[in-house]
Amino acid sequence: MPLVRGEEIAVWGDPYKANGHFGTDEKSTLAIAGDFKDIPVIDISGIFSPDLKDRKAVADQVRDACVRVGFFYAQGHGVPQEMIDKTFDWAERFFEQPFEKKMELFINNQDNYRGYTPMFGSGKPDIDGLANANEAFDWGLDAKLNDDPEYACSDPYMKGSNVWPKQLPGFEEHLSQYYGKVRDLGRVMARNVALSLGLPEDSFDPYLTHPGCSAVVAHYPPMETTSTKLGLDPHTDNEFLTFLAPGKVRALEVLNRDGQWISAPPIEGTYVVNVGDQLQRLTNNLYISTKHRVINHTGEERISVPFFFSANWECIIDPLKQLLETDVEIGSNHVSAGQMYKHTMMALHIPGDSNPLFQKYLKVA
Ligand SMILES: O=C(O)CCC(=O)C(=O)O
Ligand SMILES: [Fe+2]
Repeated sequence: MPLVRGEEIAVWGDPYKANGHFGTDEKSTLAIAGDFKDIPVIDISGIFSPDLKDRKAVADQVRDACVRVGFFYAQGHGVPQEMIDKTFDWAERFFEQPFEKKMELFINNQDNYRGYTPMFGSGKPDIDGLANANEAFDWGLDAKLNDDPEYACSDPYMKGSNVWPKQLPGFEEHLSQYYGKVRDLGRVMARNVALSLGLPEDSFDPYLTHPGCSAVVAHYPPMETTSTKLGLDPHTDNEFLTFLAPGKVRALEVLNRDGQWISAPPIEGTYVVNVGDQLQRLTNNLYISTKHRVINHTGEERISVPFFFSANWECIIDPLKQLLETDVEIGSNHVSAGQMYKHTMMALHIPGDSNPLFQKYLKVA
């Protein structure tokens, strides 16, 4: 059954517990999970090599990062810097628009959660009723961005198209190109992840024929250092892997097992890559989907561009049998990638429905 608005849903920031397996409360049983004080930097250029030895050399580092940290910086990713820079330029141009213009694309009016999230309009509200200190624009898989001729974009949870600002010609074209490029990278990286797990490199290919990826350009204004307001609440990402272009301003922090928030400042020319809940679950908690948050105390405006690389929406995200040592009971409440995504987005965007600041922009169905 498709989820309906208003249905009892998870609270953003809490892991989605529909089958009791997602999120950070159920950590890997490995003693080293969360044992880090800094985030490893990996030159991933070997993933593109025809030589297995090169691919394996990357995979060994990827495995260590994924079991211990859940995050790594990826150098040598192959996405042209110029393309990334242009994405940031478009983001700035989008956010410069008047509020009313941006609200024409209000994300809470789209059943598939595409479009504009206003400042303080997502996350868990503080006592002042305001939530995350960021504004964002979301886009992702739809019929136009689908590259699988066999797929009809018919997921029951995630139907619909992207919404684009018509007054910014070139925006859709560039963001669509960027989407295709990072999706390609995701597919190659997923092969390396399979190798890192000791599996045939094409093990995830059937999960990724029409991956339900989404991407975001986000604006995090600086907060007073005396303010406790977060840019983004602590959370884990929902998908398989996240490829974050972090921009130039330090604000991302990652939680280690000692409860310390470890800063993940931008490193030029790298993506911050992290394990999402899907990959944690597929690996039966061997790879960890680590909690992180955004807090901008730098005094500078910040743009960041996360790309959420997801399995096909209809895929049921259960542990891979090849990774289970014995016939482990994996529960009976199996959820699909599309269902997880819709659930997460509904929970994240509750303030857009409930805060009087935004309610007048809601279109009554
Ligand atoms: O902007 C960042 O540094 C991270 C954003 C993030 O964690 C997210 O959008 O899920
Ligand atoms: Fe995140």
